[in-house]
Amino acid sequence: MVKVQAKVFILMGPCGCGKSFLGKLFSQELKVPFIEGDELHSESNINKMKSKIPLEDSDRYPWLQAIMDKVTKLANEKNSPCILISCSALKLSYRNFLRKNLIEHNLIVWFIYLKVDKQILKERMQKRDNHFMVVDMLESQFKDLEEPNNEENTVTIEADNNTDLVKKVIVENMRVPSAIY
Ligand SMILES: Nc1ncnc2c1ncn2[C@@H]1O[C@H](COP(=O)(O)OP(=O)(O)OP(=O)(O)O)[C@@H](O)[C@H]1O
Ligand SMILES: O=C(O)[C@H](O)[C@@H](O)[C@H](O)[C@H](O)CO
Repeated sequence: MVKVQAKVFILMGPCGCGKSFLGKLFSQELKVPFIEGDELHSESNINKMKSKIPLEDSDRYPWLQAIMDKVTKLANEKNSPCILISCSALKLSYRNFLRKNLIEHNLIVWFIYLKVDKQILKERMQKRDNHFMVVDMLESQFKDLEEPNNEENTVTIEADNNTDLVKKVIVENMRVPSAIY
């Protein structure tokens, strides 16, 4: 159980949508901790993705648990009112797993779905050097993606040209009980 009721903002969506880029940027700008979800994948998950084999539920649940463990540890250590996380959270069941567990730990969770057109993602990924996730994996990400629809504390943002709104959602909800978009 976390002592201070922190807000956890999960930047979600398929590969290339900007989870890491925006997470790092806002972590610096807002001076709040950021957890890079990709750093918590097991070596076997990374090797699978490198080999162009999409992850399955059995690969992702231990990873979601690792993210959970990290965020609860950080919330206790840092006493921060806000923590940012990058995590694809492609399926509703993954988001519900995170929701249930984070709430049980006295944390308030927000999902921000960074919705980006597939063609733009393709172009971004083609430009990206030295990343384990290659463009061929994009289709499988979309196959697994269940876009949020009417989920609690969840916002969808057309993120390719609307990054200010992503920041606004975080800033406005960092300390207040709730806001409506
Ligand atoms: N809003 C944006 N406008 C323009 N370029 C962006 C934007 N967001 C991210 N990018 C660029 O797109 C690329 C992919 O972004 P990023 O690595 O953050 O995606 P990601 O969702 O974390 O993907 P992955 O999970 O595959 O690591 C990066 O090169 C980044 O600089
Ligand atoms: O759920 C998944 O399939 C993974 O988390 C991926 O989304 C990658 O980690 C990420 O996008 C790397 O590029």
